[in-house]
Amino acid sequence: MDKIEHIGIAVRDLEKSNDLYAKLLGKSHYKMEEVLSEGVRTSFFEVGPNKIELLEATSVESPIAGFLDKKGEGIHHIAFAVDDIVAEMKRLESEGFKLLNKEPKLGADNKLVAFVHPKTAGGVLVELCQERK
Ligand SMILES: CC[C@@H](C(=O)O)C(=O)SCCNC(=O)CCNC(=O)[C@H](O)C(C)(C)COP(=O)(O)OP(=O)(O)OC[C@H]1O[C@@H](n2cnc3c(N)ncnc32)[C@H](O)[C@@H]1OP(=O)(O)O
Ligand SMILES: [Co+2]
Repeated sequence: MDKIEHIGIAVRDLEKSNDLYAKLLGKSHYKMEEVLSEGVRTSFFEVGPNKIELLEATSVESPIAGFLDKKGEGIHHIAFAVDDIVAEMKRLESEGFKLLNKEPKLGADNKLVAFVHPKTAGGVLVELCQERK
């Protein structure tokens, strides 16, 4: 795995959180995007070589809605940049990690993504992210 690509943070109200994180980081978000397949609206902030991804649920079935209900707002996942997501998924599976999707899926920011179950990754939901070629 390469660098941390982004840290995903679950929020209840994206506009309010955009204002909060703009004050915290001293800069505005640079883009917003809806990802229908995940039931989320996102916004992105650049922090050096990494990003903060704010995530608001757009449906009750969204993983973010379930997380907010159980845990409230806060860090939801850590995403690592990888060069070859399929190879990395195979490697992690062979190491005993449980992948939450069989194949990479389309995420935000023109990336292919896959998730590792937090129960097999020390209580942390891990996302793999590959730039689409
Ligand atoms: C914007 C697109 C994309 C990107 O491009 O960056 C994204 O980031 S999308 C982000 C949202 N999508 C996802 O999170 C997809 C993967 N997530 C899932 O499949 C599910 O959320 C889950 C991780 C399998 C959990 O779902 P489920 O089993 O239905 O929920 P439970 O509440 O029953 O949780 C079971 C168990 O796991 C613990 N848990 C749940 N979420 C997290 C988390 N984010 N971090 C750490 N632990 C988590 C939860 O507490 C339960 O534990 P116990 O209570 O001890 O059983
Ligand atoms: Co993410």
